[in-house]
Amino acid sequence: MTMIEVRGLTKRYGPDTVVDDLSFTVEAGQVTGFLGPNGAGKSTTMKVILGLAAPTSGSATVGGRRYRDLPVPLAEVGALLDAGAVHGARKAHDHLLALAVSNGLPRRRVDEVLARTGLEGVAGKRAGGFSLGMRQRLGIAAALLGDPRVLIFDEPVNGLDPEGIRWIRDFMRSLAREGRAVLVSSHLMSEMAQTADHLVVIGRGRLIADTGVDEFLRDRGEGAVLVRTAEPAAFALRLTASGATVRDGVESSLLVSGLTGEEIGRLAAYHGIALSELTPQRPSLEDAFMELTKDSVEYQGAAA
Ligand SMILES: Nc1ncnc2c1ncn2[C@@H]1O[C@H](COP(=O)(O)OP(=O)(O)OP(=O)(O)O)[C@@H](O)[C@H]1O
Repeated sequence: MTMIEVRGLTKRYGPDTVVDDLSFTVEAGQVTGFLGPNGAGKSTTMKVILGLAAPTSGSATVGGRRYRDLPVPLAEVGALLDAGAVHGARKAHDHLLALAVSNGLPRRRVDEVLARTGLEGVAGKRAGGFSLGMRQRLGIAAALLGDPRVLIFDEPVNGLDPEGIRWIRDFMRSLAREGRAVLVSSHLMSEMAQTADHLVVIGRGRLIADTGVDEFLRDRGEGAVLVRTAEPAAFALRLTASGATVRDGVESSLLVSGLTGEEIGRLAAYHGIALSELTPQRPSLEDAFMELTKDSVEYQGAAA
């Protein structure tokens, strides 16, 4: 089910077109990674979805309605944009209670979201003394107050330690498993490979790719297979004769393209050649992303 729909969205600041005729959807039950180099327009797009910036043209809707038309916004969409935005002198519990009361949400939600984010033990402590990881949790607790079906996180793992990153990753996955739509921006492609089901990639405010994570890697994979054998030269001849392209890899391994791992294995068995390794090479998401966005990055470099 489509929960967020961005259609023909353009946002200009003075002469700068920051978001340029952008269209994509965010579906329920999935984590959608929103990727792009710095300045690509991710935060601006999220702000428009959340009614914090007005579109120059086009639209962004949550559950079919513009943010400002939602009767109880926090019950539809929760967001974590900037974890530093919590008033430092306020206690975690009081911060959440103030939000709940001012938004007409039941008070019991405060304890529920504190428990869900593992903050019960520090509910009475002032947020000013929280570590970045705890502030992120508090921000996520606030986003969950209205039990929304849609969640938006802007660079939630920025600056976190590995444990904090893992916690956020698992948390986003659990939110998606509950059927919620999760949109998360990041410039950490490797992180998205482990977290997202779907990717929306933008550069210079324009859509570059809108695809499943697996599909994204498969389409951009070279399909090369790393092969190790005690007889590399002899096997290379057999491979070439079977139509494969063979390059030298590290430590006298072979990088073979044009045949699948299974075909290579069968060919080796047929010729009685023992293999000590047969590993399909997948490009990292990082590599695929750099390749995909290099034009928009170069453009920005030239403009600067
Ligand atoms: N209020 C504003 N007024 C003028 N320009 C703005 C405003 N907000 C953002 N911009 C510009 O719009 C461009 C896109 O910014 P945005 O923050 O949306 O990108 P981003 O993809 O989130 O990048 P980052 O990962 O660096 O946060 C940038 O060049 C930024 O300077």
